Amino acid sequence: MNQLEELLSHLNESQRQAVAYNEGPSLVIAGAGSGKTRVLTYKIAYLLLSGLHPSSILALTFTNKAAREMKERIATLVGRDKAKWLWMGTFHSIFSRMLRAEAEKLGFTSGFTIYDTADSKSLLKTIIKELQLDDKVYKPAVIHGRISFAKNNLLTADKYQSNGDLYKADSAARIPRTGDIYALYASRCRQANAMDFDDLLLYTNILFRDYPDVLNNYRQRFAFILVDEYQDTNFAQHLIVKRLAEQHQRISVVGDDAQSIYSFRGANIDNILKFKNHFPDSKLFKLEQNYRSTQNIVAAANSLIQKNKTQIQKNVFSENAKGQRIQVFSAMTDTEEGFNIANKVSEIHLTQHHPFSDFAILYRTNAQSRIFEEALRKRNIPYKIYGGLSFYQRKEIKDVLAYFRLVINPYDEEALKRVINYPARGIGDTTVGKISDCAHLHHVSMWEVLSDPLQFNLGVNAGTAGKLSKFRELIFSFIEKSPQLDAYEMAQEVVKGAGIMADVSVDTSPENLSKQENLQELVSGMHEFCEQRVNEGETEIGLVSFMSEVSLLTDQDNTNDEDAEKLTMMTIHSAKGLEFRNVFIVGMEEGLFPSGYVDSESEVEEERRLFYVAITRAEEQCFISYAKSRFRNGQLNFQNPSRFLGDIDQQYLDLPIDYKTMYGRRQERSIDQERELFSSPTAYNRPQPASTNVGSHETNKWKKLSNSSGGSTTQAVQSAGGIAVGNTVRHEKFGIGQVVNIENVDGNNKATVDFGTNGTRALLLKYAKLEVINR
Ligand SMILES: Nc1ncnc2c1ncn2[C@@H]1O[C@H](COP(=O)(O)OP(=O)(O)OP(=O)(O)O)[C@@H](O)[C@H]1O
Ligand SMILES: [Mg+2]
Repeated sequence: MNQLEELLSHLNESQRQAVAYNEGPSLVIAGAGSGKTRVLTYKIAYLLLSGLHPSSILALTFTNKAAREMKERIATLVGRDKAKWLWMGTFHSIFSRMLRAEAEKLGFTSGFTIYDTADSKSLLKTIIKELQLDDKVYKPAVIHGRISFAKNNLLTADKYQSNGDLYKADSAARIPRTGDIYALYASRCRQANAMDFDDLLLYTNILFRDYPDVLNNYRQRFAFILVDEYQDTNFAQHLIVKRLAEQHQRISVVGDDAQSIYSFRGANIDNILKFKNHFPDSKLFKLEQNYRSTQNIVAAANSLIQKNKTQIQKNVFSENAKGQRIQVFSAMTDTEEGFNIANKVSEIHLTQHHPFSDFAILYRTNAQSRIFEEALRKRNIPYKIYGGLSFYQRKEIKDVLAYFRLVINPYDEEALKRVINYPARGIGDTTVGKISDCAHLHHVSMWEVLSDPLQFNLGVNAGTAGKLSKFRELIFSFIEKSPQLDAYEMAQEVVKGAGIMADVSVDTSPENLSKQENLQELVSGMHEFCEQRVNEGETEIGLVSFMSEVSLLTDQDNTNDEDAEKLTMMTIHSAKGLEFRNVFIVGMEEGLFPSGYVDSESEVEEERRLFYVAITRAEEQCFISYAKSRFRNGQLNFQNPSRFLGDIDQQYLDLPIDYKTMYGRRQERSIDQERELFSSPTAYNRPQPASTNVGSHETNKWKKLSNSSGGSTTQAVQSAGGIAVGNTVRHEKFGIGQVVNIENVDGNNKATVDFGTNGTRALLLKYAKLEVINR
């Protein structure tokens, strides 16, 4: 067997065909766990073994982590030397590299800063204030979203302002000045020599559009282009790929329409559905066998995704073990949910001897992690969290990074504002305001004003002028040293020279101790960075190369620790493409999952796809859990289990008793029966007293009773049968609610109870069997 045959022998027949077809464009559309990423990985190995040079292969992944893993895998297949030279990474990392090389063409310098979301929002806040707009109407996060959407659709500020439809949409949303904010934001970024995340894609497109020679250069360089998770590319990304590949047509993309979960960020599922329109000669491959999960998990996920109207029909099957049903946990409160999960993890760890690294807890929103952290800590289960507040987002780290940014690019306004008075050196807000106003008046950066305060007639007293000049000299001294020092040496220089270490060492409060540790961690991390790069044969180990990596870390890449023996916690969005032996999907409740913000059918379908992604991460065992009450934004909320639970064929689930009695049977009843039952308090209350006649006669009687026009007498009362207005009560079917009214109707006490998302119900106390849980 030659090398290529040996390689292909690790694949099934459809995968083999997809890997070996490299004569033209190809598209793999297939369900979760069917080996799409494996096909890409093997295709790269195949191309390398066929003689293609690694530096002529461009492979785009969704996260840096995915790129690292793929590179590792390829290294084991064809050798580390070859894998090393591949162009492999996220769109943002690959194209920022390219933009640095070509920055001057676009009016930037190669040391441009990449603004993260916090920088962008801070700048927007300043602009909104400057324009004297109300930041409760012009919310920085909303405006940021609008600008981001525009950029991902390649609408520059000029185009945005002249687009009538956008203006109308903004006016309808009562934010008609969005275009003006966008224009000012774009010019400020330019002045600061900074690009935000979306700019990296926008400017790459502008570069390719305006500089055909540059485009041609890269077209020749990348002889083969591969993209994973193509269903989540946006228009800007799609166009970059199309421009690079349209001449030689050597492109291979893989994706799954059922896993498209980023439309809120402008991802367009049409990119995959209409791939053939852009590459008419493309060949379509389908993979059907799932290698990841048990039969039960695959069948459950299939039955769920069937409920979406818009989807490409796929036949996905598994030949793995049948596996257990998906166990569903019900908890009274979110705290109890945490305990349930921690207990189950412990149980499996002890009885089945799975290491903790085989477990993942997946949730809809980052805020849900806290409850699980507490429960896991109590059980001594080690864990790591992806996303959330990462190491690089901590205050003390961001302060040091702001100095680094200034050293590389002193025009960086957000960095300058952050550290001009940190550590405190007596430069107050008024002075900073003066510098900023002056800079904007003269259309220059704050650094230029700072460099020549006399020319710009800043109007500060001699004392302040002296402090400003000291700060300028400090930054200058770093800039001067920078070319001679590596990133590690520079870090030591800055942390000491700027007085940051001294500032966090003034006392030994736990807070300051933790800051010191973090700073040391950063410095030693930079030491490691330099060593690793040298070992890899890289000569670029300065601050610039360190910062170009750090500024591209995305939420999905951030983990507080890489230790292998830990349970993983992450949002479902971050879990895309990954797999775990045991998966817990938590917070399966209406208002949380699907999120309370969705209302259109297409948004519900996106949330359902997200649930599909979650289930299909599991290899052996999958668990789903919901809580009936939960603290959110400081408020106790009551909610129903998610409607999506009802979308899974029940033969694949192990449902808790309360779900079956309260919600499960509902699926089997018609609307009319349901209505009838709602009118009859007795029908739900079992066991029924022998004397109660649950017939139509009884039901009609109740209808009559509840209808006050029927000549009955109604009298308001504050309490009855041990229950009072304001009490929190539990009902067998409707869950937990609050008593809002009690009245006596023809001698029968009737309570009106607000069951949150389960609605407000009027219940006869003698039948309803309400249990008081809080007076
Ligand atoms: N032919 C095969 N033989 C053995 N294992 C396979 C084969 N194909 C895929 N696998 C394994 O199945 C798992 C799922 O494969 P992979 O991650 O490539 O699927 P995917 O289609 O990319 O999934 P997702 O849609 O979740 O991204 C991996 O562990 C992979 O190694
Ligand atoms: Mg994959």
